[in-house]
Amino acid sequence: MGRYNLRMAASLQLLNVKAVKPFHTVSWRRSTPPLRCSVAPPPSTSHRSYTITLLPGDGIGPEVVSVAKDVLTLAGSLEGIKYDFKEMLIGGAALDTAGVPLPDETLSVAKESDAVLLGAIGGYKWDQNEKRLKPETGLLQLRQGLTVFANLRPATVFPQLVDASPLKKEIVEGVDIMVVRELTGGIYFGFPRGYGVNQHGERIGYNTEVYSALEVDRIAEVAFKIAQKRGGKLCSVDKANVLEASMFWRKRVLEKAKEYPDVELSHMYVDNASMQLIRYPKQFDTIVTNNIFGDILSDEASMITGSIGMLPSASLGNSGPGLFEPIHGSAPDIAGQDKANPCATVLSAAMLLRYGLGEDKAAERIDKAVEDTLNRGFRTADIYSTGTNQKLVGCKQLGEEILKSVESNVLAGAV
Ligand SMILES: NC(=O)c1ccc[n+]([C@@H]2O[C@H](COP(=O)([O-])OP(=O)(O)OC[C@H]3O[C@@H](n4cnc5c(N)ncnc54)[C@H](O)[C@@H]3O)[C@@H](O)[C@H]2O)c1
Ligand SMILES: CC(C)[C@H](C(=O)O)[C@@H](O)C(=O)O
Ligand SMILES: [Mg+2]
Repeated sequence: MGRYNLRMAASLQLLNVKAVKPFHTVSWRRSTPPLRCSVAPPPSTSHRSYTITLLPGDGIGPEVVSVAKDVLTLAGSLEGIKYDFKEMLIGGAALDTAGVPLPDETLSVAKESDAVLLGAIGGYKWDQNEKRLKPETGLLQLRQGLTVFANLRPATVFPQLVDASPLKKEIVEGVDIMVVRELTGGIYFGFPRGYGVNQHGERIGYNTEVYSALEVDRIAEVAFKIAQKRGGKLCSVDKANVLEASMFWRKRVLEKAKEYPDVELSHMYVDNASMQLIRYPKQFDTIVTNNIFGDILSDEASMITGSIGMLPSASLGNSGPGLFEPIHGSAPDIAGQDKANPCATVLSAAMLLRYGLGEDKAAERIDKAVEDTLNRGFRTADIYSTGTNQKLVGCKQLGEEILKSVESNVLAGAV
């Protein structure tokens, strides 16, 4: 049995433990143990070393990754962790240098590493490129190349940020939703796709939403296991009133549900779900959905938490390294201006430690430091409220404050 198998066995054992969390009272950071996919062994020695592939990408990507790297380094060093960072090209940066959005070398280095931390890709400069040469294509190739089919996007409201949301305090307070997005299938990858001419001689563009039984079964399994460890409620979001691919999805989810009688399963059409997320988000615990609905609903859910700059993600597969990235994009409108909120990437680094490396203590140091920084009133513009005692800072300074919190939490013995 390889190192990875040992790791999986351990985590599956954990997942079989019945829910320990009272509904909506414990944050995802402490309560959600999804599958672990790192090839690294569980931490056992006092000095551990990991290879991390850093993919800063485009726009604000390099700004937020730089902050996250420093935080990862400090929190890790306090737990006896060393890193070998390998910075590689992806997206527009790779197109400009290597002529492709995902150079072979980037993928092979990523595959060989223990975990991958990505900033963001894309930008106006490459928007008119043909599909093959779009930055976004590089990201899709990376996700597919790493077979990270389960994308965990936690929308957790920090109590300090209830006023940052455009929604009313009573609606957002205590929201703790885990969106489990299928990441390597569906309309993003389905065939046939392309351009052509229809029977009326009109030019058309088309894509295909397609899911195999294996693809639905494995994402449903991850979602049921996560729901089991959270509030015990799983809502599968689809469009089964119209789409065959969704009807099939629902059938397979219902089949999988038989293995998880302790999880309360519900189904919701995506149009209703997008409305319910705003009307009464606290009704949701764990959501499982396809690639495109998950993309859209997670951006929507981010605004419950105050800003898209707050939402991290972990993309995991059954083997190999996990991919950790904020859910936001390269934000070309604020790139290069030191305005980006680095929290989503910093919290993605915490997910990397927890779910990619099994380094829970170092992960907790980061989570606590972000909370502490918010407690001390520091805010980037996207989460800043005027007429308060909050201190408006840029990306770099927020990063420095997070670093201070990592350090002071140690001095205070808070971890
Ligand atoms: N995973 C990724 O790399 C990813 C995700 C989404 C979009 N994109 C790409 O990013 C580019 C821009 O796309 P978009 O504008 O639709 O989405 P976006 O997420 O980049 O930006 C949407 C809005 O949110 C703001 N924003 C995003 N992240 C922020 C942060 N950390 N702090 C403060 N504000 C933030 C932006 O300023 C912008 O106003 C496109 O090329 C798109 O394809 C990449
Ligand atoms: C850039 C794009 C390919 C990507 C997606 O659609 O998955 C982005 O929107 C995301 O949410 O990570
Ligand atoms: Mg998106």
